[in-house]
Amino acid sequence: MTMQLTNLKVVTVTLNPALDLTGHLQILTKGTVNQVQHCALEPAGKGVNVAKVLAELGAEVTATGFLGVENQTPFCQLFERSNIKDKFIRVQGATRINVKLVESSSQVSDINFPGVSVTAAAIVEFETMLANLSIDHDVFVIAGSLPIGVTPEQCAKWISQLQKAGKKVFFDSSNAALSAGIAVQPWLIKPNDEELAQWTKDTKHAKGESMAGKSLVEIAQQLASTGISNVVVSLGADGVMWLNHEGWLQAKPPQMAIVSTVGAGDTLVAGMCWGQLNNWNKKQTLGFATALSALAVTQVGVGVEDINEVITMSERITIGE
Ligand SMILES: Nc1ncnc2c1ncn2[C@@H]1O[C@H](COP(=O)(O)OP(=O)(O)O)[C@@H](O)[C@H]1O
Ligand SMILES: O=P(O)(O)OC[C@H]1O[C@](O)(COP(=O)(O)O)[C@@H](O)[C@@H]1O
Repeated sequence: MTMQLTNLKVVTVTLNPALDLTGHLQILTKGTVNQVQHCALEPAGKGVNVAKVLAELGAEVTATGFLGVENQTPFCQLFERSNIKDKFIRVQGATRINVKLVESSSQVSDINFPGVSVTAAAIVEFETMLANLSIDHDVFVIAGSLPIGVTPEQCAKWISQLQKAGKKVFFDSSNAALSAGIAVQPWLIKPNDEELAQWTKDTKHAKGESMAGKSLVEIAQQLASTGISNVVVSLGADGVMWLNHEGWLQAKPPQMAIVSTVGAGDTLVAGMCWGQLNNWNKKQTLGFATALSALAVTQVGVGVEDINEVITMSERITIGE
């Protein structure tokens, strides 16, 4: 754990958390019986993962969203253990279990389930919670997919309200939620290359203009021109590209021994957020966040195993414009 250099307070929002069931097996063969060699079941979901990493770095973290009452114990234990303030709205039913099958080649197959059903009453409760948290918190990380009952437009409205209240919103989602969120200009977005390509396809349909053949750089530039202050594109083993008012910065990690890539994106978001909470400059933030996420692929689940390792890894990240 390290010391945070500002007193900025962060909230992570996980509208659709998950228990991640990770199974390691030699090769996954569709349509046959596959034997898992070892497995782990961990409380997760994008915002929960970001909260865990931030808390382990030393941030004061509050987590909210919707949590099923039937299987909440592992989440409650995590919040207790990691000193994360639990402001989740409880809903009927069980939080989804997402299955991650990791082959010995390190290829991961993700099977992500839809999640709990959120009622209109729970949404009202959540909106009250968000309004209360926005009184004395500065940075909001909204991450992950939407559960049944929450629309992309509602999610976009929450981003918009927080931004209007002067909060910095980090937004990491996909598909329709990403498109709706992009339209209201969060302070930072972190699509991966696939999500960005998908957004490109969606906007082509929505606006009737062709983005076909555009490079990731051009697409990111177009996003920045709509008023998104920070466009961070994650590129797996190829690292990260970050566009803001200072221009482009790119980071490339060294080759890592991969155990599981699940959670690497969330760890990158946490690292970017930690840079903001410490008021670091762009290079320091990107170097640290890339190192943190590169180390995340060497473990199952997220978390900061050794801060000294992160600092040493930061020195091995190649940064360029
Ligand atoms: N194989 C890898 N080797 C080193 N770093 C990696 C690897 N895969 C991911 N990372 C790091 O984690 C970040 C997020 O991973 P990525 O797969 O792009 O995101 P997502 O999980 O959202 O799809 C990357 O930008 C990179 O810094
Ligand atoms: O909310 P979504 O988009 O369904 O994704 C949820 C899944 O993503 C994760 O948060 C991991 O995300 P990343 O690999 O992108 O960091 C898992 O813990 C979880 O099962």
